[in-house]
Amino acid sequence: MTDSPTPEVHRGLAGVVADTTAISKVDPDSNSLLYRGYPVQDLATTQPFEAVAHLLWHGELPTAAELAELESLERSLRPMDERTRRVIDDLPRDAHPMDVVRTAVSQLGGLDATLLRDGGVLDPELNRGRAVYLLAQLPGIVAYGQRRRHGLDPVPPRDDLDVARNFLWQTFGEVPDDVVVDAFRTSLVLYAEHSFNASTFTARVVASTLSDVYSAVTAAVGALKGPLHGGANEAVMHAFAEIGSADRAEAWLDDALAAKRKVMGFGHRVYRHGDSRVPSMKAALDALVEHYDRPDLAALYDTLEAAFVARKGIYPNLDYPAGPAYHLMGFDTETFTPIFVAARIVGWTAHVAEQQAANSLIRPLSAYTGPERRDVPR
Ligand SMILES: CC(=O)SCCNC(=O)CCNC(=O)[C@H](O)C(C)(C)COP(=O)(O)OP(=O)(O)OC[C@H]1O[C@@H](n2cnc3c(N)ncnc32)[C@H](O)[C@@H]1OP(=O)(O)O
Ligand SMILES: O=C([O-])CC(=O)C(=O)O
Repeated sequence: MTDSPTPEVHRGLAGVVADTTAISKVDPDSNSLLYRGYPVQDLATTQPFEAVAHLLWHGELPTAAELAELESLERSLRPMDERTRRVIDDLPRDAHPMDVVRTAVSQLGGLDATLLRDGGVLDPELNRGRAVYLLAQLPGIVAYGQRRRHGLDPVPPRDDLDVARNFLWQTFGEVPDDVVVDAFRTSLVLYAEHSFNASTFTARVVASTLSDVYSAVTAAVGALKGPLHGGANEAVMHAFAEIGSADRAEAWLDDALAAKRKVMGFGHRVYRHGDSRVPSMKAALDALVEHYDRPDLAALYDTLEAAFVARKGIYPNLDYPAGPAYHLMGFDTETFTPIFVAARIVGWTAHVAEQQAANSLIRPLSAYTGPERRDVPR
């Protein structure tokens, strides 16, 4: 049996509208991204990450009391369970940090006994709590994922710091200058949500089977890892390391294009004239370049961008400025995509809740191209 023949095949689901969403609007024509109606650029420069999380989860920016309540709950949920640490420690020290994060999220699901309650998987109240729990847990997991690669113990969380500051504290054991914190917070807000991208869609597919939120997020982490999606921020920095300096960028690009290699950090399935988030992230990167006095990095960035746009007419996406920004902050290149996870957890959990609230099993058709019916040889 084949699926019914379909009149038209949409490879990669390109151009297909799979469902409605009220969480964010990506508009390639006006080159804009709205979170629940608010331009992301404005949120990135004015709002704490926690407020953006509340907005994406609940539809409105929090009142002062709601923000205080979320902050207090989130901070109380930060400490890592010893059993989670043991699962992480069982992985090889050089395991990719994305594998560490994926394994840890799966472990959190196994430890959540409320999933076993009658109706516990789909209970909206429990799922709201799980979203806050994942938001609270991920920075410590990502931070430890980097530290253990260097043979360092985890740094316990601090409950006097917001998410962005505590994330940096748990990674480096110190809170950097405000210019660094601001750039990092900006990146978290920009990475938090982007409609039906591959990882979010993955999470929705899993949720649509009435599976639990940890399973949806574990699968989403797997989808984000690939270099055509979140893994591109890591790949950008590998390319920068390969190129070395601005004067070598054009020759490197010629070789890459001649070999038909994709240049990571450029291009987008939806945006055709540049990613709406890039100007905000580039401004954050510029501030870091000045702070760390690294005009050489800025020159390499600008030269490669100008050369690629001139040759291909394809613009950078958010991963292009985010990669070098995280590098300047001191993150290992392999930690870049896990940071994306710790931000996108907000979008993923918002979409899982939206899917659960009006569920329809996600199961597209395929056009069969194998052999027609034939008899098994006897
Ligand atoms: C936060 C994010 O996840 S943003 C995305 C991060 N991913 C990357 O940066 C990876 C590099 N970029 C890409 O691979 C692509 O631009 C994608 C996958 C993001 C989107 O691509 P799609 O819409 O599927 O377009 P597709 O990959 O078919 O590209 C169309 C054409 O542009 C070319 N192209 C697109 N992006 C690039 C690139 N980064 N480098 C070189 N060529 C590119 C393709 O080779 C193709 O050319 P062709 O028609 O001559 O074969
Ligand atoms: O929307 C996409 O396809 C990829 C992307 O930019 C994101 O997930 O932030």
